[in-house]
Amino acid sequence: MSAITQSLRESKTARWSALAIVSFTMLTGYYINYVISPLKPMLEQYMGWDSGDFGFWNSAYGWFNVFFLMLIFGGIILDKIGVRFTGLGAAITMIIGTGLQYIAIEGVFPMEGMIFGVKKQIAIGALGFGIFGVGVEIAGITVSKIIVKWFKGKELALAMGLEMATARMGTALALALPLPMAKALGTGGIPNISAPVMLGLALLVAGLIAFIWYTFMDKKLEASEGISDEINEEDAFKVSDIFVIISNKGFWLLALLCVLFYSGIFPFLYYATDLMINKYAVGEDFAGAIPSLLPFGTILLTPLFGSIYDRKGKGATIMLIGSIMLLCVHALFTIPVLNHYIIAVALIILLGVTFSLVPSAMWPSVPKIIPEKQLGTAYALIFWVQNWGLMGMPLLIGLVLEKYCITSQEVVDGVSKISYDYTLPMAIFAATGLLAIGIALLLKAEDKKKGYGLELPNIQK
Ligand SMILES: N[C@@H](Cc1c[nH]cn1)C(=O)NCC(=O)O
Repeated sequence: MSAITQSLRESKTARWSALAIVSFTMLTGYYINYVISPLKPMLEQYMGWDSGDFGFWNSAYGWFNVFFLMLIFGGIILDKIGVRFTGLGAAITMIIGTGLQYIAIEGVFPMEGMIFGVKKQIAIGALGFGIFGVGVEIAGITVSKIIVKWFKGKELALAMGLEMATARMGTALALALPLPMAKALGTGGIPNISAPVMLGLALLVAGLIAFIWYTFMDKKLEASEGISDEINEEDAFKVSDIFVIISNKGFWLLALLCVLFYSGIFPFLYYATDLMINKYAVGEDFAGAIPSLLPFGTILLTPLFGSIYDRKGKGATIMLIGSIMLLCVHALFTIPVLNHYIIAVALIILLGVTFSLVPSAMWPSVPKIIPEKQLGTAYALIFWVQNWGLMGMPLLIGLVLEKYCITSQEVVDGVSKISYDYTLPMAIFAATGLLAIGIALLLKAEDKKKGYGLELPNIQK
């Protein structure tokens, strides 16, 4: 008779350590995600970019995920081959993509001229950001699956909240650091715009090393549960499972809520520093510090709300409240007379609460709707839907700014300065909140009908 061994997930030290390691890898990715956001005014002044170029570069994030279905392939690979192979591949992809972005911004080779009608620098950098987008998204679904693997039936929402909180430290760093860093490392009054990207490359390499470390823990976990590297026939993911997932109404409501909610947050962050400068007249050096309060707020609140969901339930209600708050905050950003920077600070803090509420309930709700063997693909499909918004929204806002919102354009000492009115872009962001409320209400009703248990606690007594 074989001895009954305890799963490694029963060890608190092991599962929280595993969480810390993979969360660090995500932090490094989230830094690169926003590293050029605070640099928008500098890129316009010193590299001749316009808002269209900036929107094009940021929209590239979703190109390969959306059109080449890279995220969905990533999810299938994740369910078929496992977290170790997929996570390593994702970490390496992030490094390759960021390498290309660095080459473009640093101008490692001459960047004059056009490629398919797009400035060469923008085309190469956007290609890099697109490749990075594949890596970071697949890393995201891999880490979600890793967390379910270690925390199912335990502190699942708290663990997911802590992972997001850690990752958002990367976002906060990316919003607050690049502008002063580029200025401090510049020479002769010319900022060093590529330095913050180089820092990100170094961080990504550290993230890859951390993930390699995690693969050893993952092997130990499987050994402790008597699982070999082979996925057994019965449990194996089948491509036909995709049809099972997409015929589930609850899945679609969650995916739609995801794309609407996140379209009001992540693309907003790309423009938030510029909004602070143009609407609230905040100086360039501090403009990134205000939006960086948003991820800082989520660092405490996402785990807190996650823990409430774990113990008390009310996941669907939490998502509804978050959606209502998203609408209110963006609507207040829209009002032209509310242009004191204190109001901007207060709204960003409120947006931080919103940005903690919805994710803390959304991601731990997926395993309540979809079985574990299909989870990688389900997360991938949700992120795929989300990527349409992450791709389309920056492009839309960039074009709207360029076409309808320029209020003045001047050249001082050979440096061009463009000013924008952000009323219309903020109204577009507010619309995402309004639509999200409708979907959150439908999800709540569907949960009642189908009994997914979104209002029930995650911890099984
Ligand atoms: N799509 C992922 C990862 C991501 C981060 N920034 C842009 N995409 C995601 O949404 N993860 C959940 C989260 O709340 O960060």
